[in-house]
Amino acid sequence: MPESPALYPPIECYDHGFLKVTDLHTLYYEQSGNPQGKPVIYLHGGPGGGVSAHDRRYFDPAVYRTILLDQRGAGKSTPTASLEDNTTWSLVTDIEMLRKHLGIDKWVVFGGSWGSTLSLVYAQEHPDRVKALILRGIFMLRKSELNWFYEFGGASNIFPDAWDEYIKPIPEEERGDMVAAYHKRLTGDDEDERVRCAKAWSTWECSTSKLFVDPVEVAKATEDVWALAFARIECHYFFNKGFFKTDAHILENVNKIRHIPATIVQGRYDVVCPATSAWELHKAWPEAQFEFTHDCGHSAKEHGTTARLVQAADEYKSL
Ligand SMILES: CNCC(=O)c1nnc(C(C)(C)C)o1
Repeated sequence: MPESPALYPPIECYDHGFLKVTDLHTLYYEQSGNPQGKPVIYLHGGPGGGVSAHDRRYFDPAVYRTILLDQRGAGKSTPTASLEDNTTWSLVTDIEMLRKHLGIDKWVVFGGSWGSTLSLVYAQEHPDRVKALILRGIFMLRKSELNWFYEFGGASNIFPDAWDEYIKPIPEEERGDMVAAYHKRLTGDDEDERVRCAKAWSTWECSTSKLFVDPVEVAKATEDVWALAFARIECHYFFNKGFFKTDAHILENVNKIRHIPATIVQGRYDVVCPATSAWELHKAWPEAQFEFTHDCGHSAKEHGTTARLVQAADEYKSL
């Protein structure tokens, strides 16, 4: 798939570093664009997906001081794929540590899929630190959302071919709870089984993230190191229900952020995080700008969604 014409040109980061946030975890971050610019933090998906140079390109480098962060265990953060002391709440604390480390008072927060989950939770915990929210492919980590994509009877009806590959590593008798079955193997002692299951789990997500299956995305799922981090960390968070006390935690706390300027962008044909979650968030938060991108699935890289995300970032330059 050719890249979107809406993206800003490729750029290098002008700074990068490693922030030790606990005795165990050290996080990779980088800065690009204008060092004196308006800060924006990009929160990647998964969790466990990690950041890439592509992620710098949603933001005008003349205006934004763009910060990318590899969350615990993801990307270049270490220990790679570590699940120890890796929770939604520890990531919120990490984001605040990074903000203070970089001497930032307030910033625009940008996130898609799990990145939208983390962006929403961070904003609800620290509303005074968020200038605006740009959210894509809304994921609130409710049981219904997990069931739709990772258990029988939901997305499996749209991608039955890819689904058959996803269930292959799991014996029939354990297929009643796929997240638990994968969690047992992704955290087990058998390294070969961990890698095999990580690739199957990641291939299922990468095969369904776009309206038109993208072989480049699917190929990413066969990279052992990336697949292990992505699958282990995702499954760890889902098995633990996002570490939320209640299933609808994010919706229950929307009132804490309804005053914050925000744009919600949702692919109409998003099979990974179907439109119903974005629509429920929109109804609970009518002040936020909301748009379906009519020819898109889950990915931020589909042209309609990319263009709307860049437009949102351009709109918030004036804040
Ligand atoms: C709910 N998990 C999906 C997610 O957050 C995500 N982030 N990146 C991806 C792909 C690599 C599949 C595009 O999915």
